[in-house]
Amino acid sequence: MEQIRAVRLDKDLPLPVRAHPGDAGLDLMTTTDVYLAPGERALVGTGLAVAIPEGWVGLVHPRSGLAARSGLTVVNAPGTVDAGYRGEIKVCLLNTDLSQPVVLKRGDRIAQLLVQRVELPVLMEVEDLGESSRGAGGHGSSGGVSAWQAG
Ligand SMILES: O=c1ccn([C@H]2C[C@H](O)[C@@H](COP(=O)(O)OP(=O)(O)OP(=O)(O)O)O2)c(=O)[nH]1
Ligand SMILES: [Mg+2]
Repeated sequence: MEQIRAVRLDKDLPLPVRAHPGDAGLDLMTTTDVYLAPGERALVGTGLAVAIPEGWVGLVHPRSGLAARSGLTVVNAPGTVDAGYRGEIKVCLLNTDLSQPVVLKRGDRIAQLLVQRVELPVLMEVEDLGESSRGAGGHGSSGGVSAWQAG
């Protein structure tokens, strides 16, 4: 897909773009100044609405630089923007740092929107799922990491 219809709800902010050609994410901006105390979260507007077609999905991912530098993340990462959603894309930000606040200015790039194809299968109920080599093993069944053993 080459293009998605987009509306700037905040005409003083530019349309989100990719920082480099070929980047996966379009950088989303905050329309407001944001102050997040240690451990605090907030739902932040981006001033952007898009028309994602059926068979596609928008995914709101954190930005790694902000995550590494200040502990900023997206609570529900990746957030799901459904095909058919026409409202403002909002980002539920969380300051995971327990000692420093996160301070953002209007227009700062806070998260990134990936647009991907998605399959839309329906569930077909059965009584038996059949064999697989993993079976029901999960949650560390294949072996732990050293940090677990140290604890
Ligand atoms: O990070 C996000 C996640 C979702 N949304 C919008 C678009 C999405 O289509 C809608 C609903 O999201 P979701 O299905 O994750 O939330 P819900 O709690 O299940 O709400 P709903 O009952 O409206 O589906 O909210 C955002 O703007 N940002
Ligand atoms: Mg939902």
